[in-house]
Amino acid sequence: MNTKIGRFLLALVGFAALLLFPIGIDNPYYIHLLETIMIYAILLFGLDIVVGYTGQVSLGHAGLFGLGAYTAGVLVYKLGAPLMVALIASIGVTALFGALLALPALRVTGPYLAMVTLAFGTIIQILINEMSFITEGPMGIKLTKPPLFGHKLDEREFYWLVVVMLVLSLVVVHRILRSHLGRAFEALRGSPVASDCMGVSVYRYKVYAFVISAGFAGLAGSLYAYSEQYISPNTYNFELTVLFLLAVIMGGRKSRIGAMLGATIIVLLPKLLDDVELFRYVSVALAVLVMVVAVVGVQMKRVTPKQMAIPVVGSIALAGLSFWLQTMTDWRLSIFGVIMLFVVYYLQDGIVGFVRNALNLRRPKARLEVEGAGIAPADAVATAAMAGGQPEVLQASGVLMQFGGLKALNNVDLTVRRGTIHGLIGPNGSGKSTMMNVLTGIYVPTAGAISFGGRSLVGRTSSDIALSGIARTFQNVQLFGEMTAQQNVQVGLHHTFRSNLFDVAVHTPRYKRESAAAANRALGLLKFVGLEAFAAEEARNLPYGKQRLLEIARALALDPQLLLLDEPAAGLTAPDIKELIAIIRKIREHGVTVILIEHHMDVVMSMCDTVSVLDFGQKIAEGEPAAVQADAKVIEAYLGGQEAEPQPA
Ligand SMILES: Nc1ncnc2c1ncn2[C@@H]1O[C@H](COP(=O)(O)OP(=O)(O)OP(=O)(O)O)[C@@H](O)[C@H]1O
Repeated sequence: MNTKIGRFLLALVGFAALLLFPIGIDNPYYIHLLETIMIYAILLFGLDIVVGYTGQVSLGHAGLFGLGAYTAGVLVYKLGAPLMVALIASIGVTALFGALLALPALRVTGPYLAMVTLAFGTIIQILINEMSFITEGPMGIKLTKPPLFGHKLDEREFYWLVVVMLVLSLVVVHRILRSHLGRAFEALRGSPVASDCMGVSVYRYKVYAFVISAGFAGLAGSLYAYSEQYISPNTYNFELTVLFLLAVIMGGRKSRIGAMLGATIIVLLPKLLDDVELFRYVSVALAVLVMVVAVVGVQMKRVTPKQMAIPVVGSIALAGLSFWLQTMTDWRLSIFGVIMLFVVYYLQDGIVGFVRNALNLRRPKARLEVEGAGIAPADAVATAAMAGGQPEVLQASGVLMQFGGLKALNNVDLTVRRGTIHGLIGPNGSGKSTMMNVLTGIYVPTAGAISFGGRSLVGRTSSDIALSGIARTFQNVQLFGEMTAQQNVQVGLHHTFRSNLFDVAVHTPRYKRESAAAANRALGLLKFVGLEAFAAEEARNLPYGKQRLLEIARALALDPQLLLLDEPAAGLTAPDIKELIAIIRKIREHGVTVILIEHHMDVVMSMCDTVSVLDFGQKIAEGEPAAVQADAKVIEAYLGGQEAEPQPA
């Protein structure tokens, strides 16, 4: 609580300092510089959603920024639109184009996405240039500072308007990212497959992320148009888009302070690079600083001389270069490139991440979400209702899954009775995981029918299937590593939210209620699997056995009818396995049906009601554990493969 008040006071001081700046420093140049930094920061808040949270690349944001600037510019120039109309229209139009930009992100990732988004930005720039009947082409558009409520804003008043917009954007983006929407974005980065299987549609949330991000770019663009009082197409070029990306990475992704720091750097950096004298001073100072850090670091044995060699040589080379160069203009992009390389190599978490690591500070989000921490329910697992009413929860018949010539599943029938634990065993490569993937919509079967609760599963998306009541864990743990244990479970509780963007931005009573309930329920589910002590720990830092339990808690958050556990005991110690068995039994007591894939025969034999055995994609036996264990075909299958004969319970 104290840190919360502390941070609030710090924010208040920052806000007051920003407001007072133009009174203290009555120099229009510096006021304009700070105004530009704030406008860029608004854009970077949005870009960070896409880059930092969902983990996508966008080189199209300079284009979106230009689109926002031109929407405002054209509306004012051609129609004399008032300020608020121009701002809202810019946000709307840009958000629409954000959806367009999201389309390629649904199909490609990494360098391909970078190329497509770059093309998008370039096309927007070309269109602005060519459509001179609207945009006045290369001539650009001149604007004046806008009137607000009948009063024409002067330089200083417009600056204050930008301060207010910055603070509003900061609050809104912060709330979005702390909400179920932000968790959905972050989950996409952590594991798209797991997101989908938690009912968080990767498609939908990628589009949302781009749309919201673009909205901020639009707002920033329109403010920029008024701020500069002149817009022309060549501002929104490749250099600017690279600078935006550099700012997010250098400042530190997933951090609002990082965005503001990044904005400051990219506004000041070109100024620095315009003035060769200043650049010489700064590069010499940097070289000295790097050398001092290297010497101290090596003496304190925190780094090796080898690790520091490149930064030291690099910074000395930069200082040398600064004296050799007469003018910087031609070198700007190369220097940005070198900085980008440096950041990617040495500052992967950006400046904010570096400082946090150095000072051993935890990310604010790594703390426990306290809204609901008071009274974790002892038993947060929902009791599965008898949906459909049939005694069979799942019926699969004639399932064929073919990968090229390989039939990973060959004409498999599977009937799972409600409220039972159904074991699925077989040697390595026999098709068990493939069956899980078919049941959860990750693979569409080549042939066959699968019905769950009376509805067919074939052809439905993973998130749709998850929401209809099938939850799963993964053979190779698929947690959202950078999120805390509690947040991982909260992603599973995404389906409990009805709040929309407005609820999140304004913190309506509905959102507060849902958010507190989810935080509380997540703690309850963690308690159910014995992980409440790890609630605030990032998932990637948990021991392997705990990670498997966390996956179960997250899956239970979906309130499933059917829970698919893919080798939950793999890698667990004997006491952990005992705990796991108790947990699975408790899950069954809640009426949840379990399909259990497991190589530990003692686990399978001690708890399963029915066991099905797969071999080379075919079901070779089915029945009660003891009967299956004695089956000659099963023994043959296991002895024929690499595995040992199933051990008696
Ligand atoms: N996407 C895919 N493309 C091609 N082949 C695949 C694919 N997924 C699975 N297979 C193949 O299907 C077969 C069955 O694999 P699956 O992972 O389902 O086996 P499993 O019984 O779960 O084995 P394990 O116990 O090792 O996890 C294997 O031969 C595997 O190589």
